[in-house]
Amino acid sequence: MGEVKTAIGLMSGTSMDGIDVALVRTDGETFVERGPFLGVPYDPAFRDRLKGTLEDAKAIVDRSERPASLASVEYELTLRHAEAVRRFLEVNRLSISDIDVIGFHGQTVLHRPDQALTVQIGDGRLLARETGIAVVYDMRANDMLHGGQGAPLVPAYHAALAAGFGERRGAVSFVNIGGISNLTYIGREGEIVAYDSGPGNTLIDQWVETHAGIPFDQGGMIASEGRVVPDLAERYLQSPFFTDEKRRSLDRNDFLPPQGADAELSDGARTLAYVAAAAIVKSAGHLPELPVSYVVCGGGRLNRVLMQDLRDLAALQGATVVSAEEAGFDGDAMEAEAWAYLAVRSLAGLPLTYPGTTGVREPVGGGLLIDPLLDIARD
Ligand SMILES: Nc1ncnc2c1ncn2[C@@H]1O[C@H](COP(=O)(O)OP(=O)(O)OP(=O)(O)O)[C@@H](O)[C@H]1O
Ligand SMILES: CC(=O)N[C@H]1[C@@H]2OC[C@@H](O2)[C@@H](O)[C@@H]1O[C@H](C)C(=O)O
Repeated sequence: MGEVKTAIGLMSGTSMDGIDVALVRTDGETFVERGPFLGVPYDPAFRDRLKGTLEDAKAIVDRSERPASLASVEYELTLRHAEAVRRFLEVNRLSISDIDVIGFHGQTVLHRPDQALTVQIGDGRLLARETGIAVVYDMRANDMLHGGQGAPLVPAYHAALAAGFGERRGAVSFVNIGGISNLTYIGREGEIVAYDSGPGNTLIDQWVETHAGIPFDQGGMIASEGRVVPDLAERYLQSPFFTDEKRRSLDRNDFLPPQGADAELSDGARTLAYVAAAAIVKSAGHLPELPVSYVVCGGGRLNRVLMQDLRDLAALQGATVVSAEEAGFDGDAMEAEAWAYLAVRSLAGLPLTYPGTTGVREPVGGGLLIDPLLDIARD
């Protein structure tokens, strides 16, 4: 076993709903001890500012550019992450000396894998100074430099969790249904295949926000009153994304929400929940073999309509669907835990991504390390 470190992972995902904070003790390999989790939601005003950065980010050509609102939002986002860490430490009666490293994702504001361009705002140096803890950040860039899609990165962590499953009857898949969904296949011999599997909650969120003024369809309540509009569903599911030879990673804006005329409120929510479920099963057709079970994490597992659709579609392939909690995990904490795990791998010089996960040419490491002591000494 390698050296066990205590790491905090920080994730602000595509849904832009808040900061997830999780603690993991790990050697970056098979030893994983999951610790506490804290979700710190954004207030609506900051969420709107964050969403505004997506428009401004479209002008970026070089990933170091911070046009228009980006510099000020990056600064505020980083301070909010520092505050989230302080609150997490306080609630869990921990001190900074208990933590070896923070894995900092930041906020993706632009992702164009075809141009090898991915931009996460979040200032690692400022976070290290504010918290007094070493920070590993910018973990996607090196993958892209080596021909990878820059996402998903969580699969290495899924594989570490699956190593604890023991004897299995077949392949298992982890599915993260966040703003976008992604899929990790772990074969019986531990082989990993992973990719983004399609739109997740973002389309649903955008739909109910525009037509009902609410940020998400809690529990799938709105969807439960509607019916699937087949033409609308097919419009999404016929996308070349699902049939192209190559698995591509997605930008939040790759799939756009329906127009108001496309459906009534509840039919739209129902259809988009179905699309999220069907996208996963359709994308699973590119796996080496169909999994016998899907373990679902991310906020989408709380949408009952989406989950029932996924269960029904998976059953047609003889597969079962369980929530992360049913498998013994925390479906809200998974991505933040993964960023903690990846930070420890980064410190140990271990690969973060593999040809089977991002299409990278060979297994590569990644991440930039800021040690607050060295950084302050240099100033
Ligand atoms: N109780 C709930 N009922 C239905 N949907 C929910 C519920 N809670 C959260 N969600 C959905 O989950 C989304 C957040 O999911 P999550 O935090 O997994 O996404 P993310 O991490 O931001 O995205 P990604 O994984 O793409 O980076 C919300 O935007 C909402 O659509
Ligand atoms: C560029 C980017 O931020 N991609 C996210 C997004 O959200 C879900 C899906 O698309 C996934 O591939 C990725 O995040 C997860 C945490 C990952 O890299 O594994």
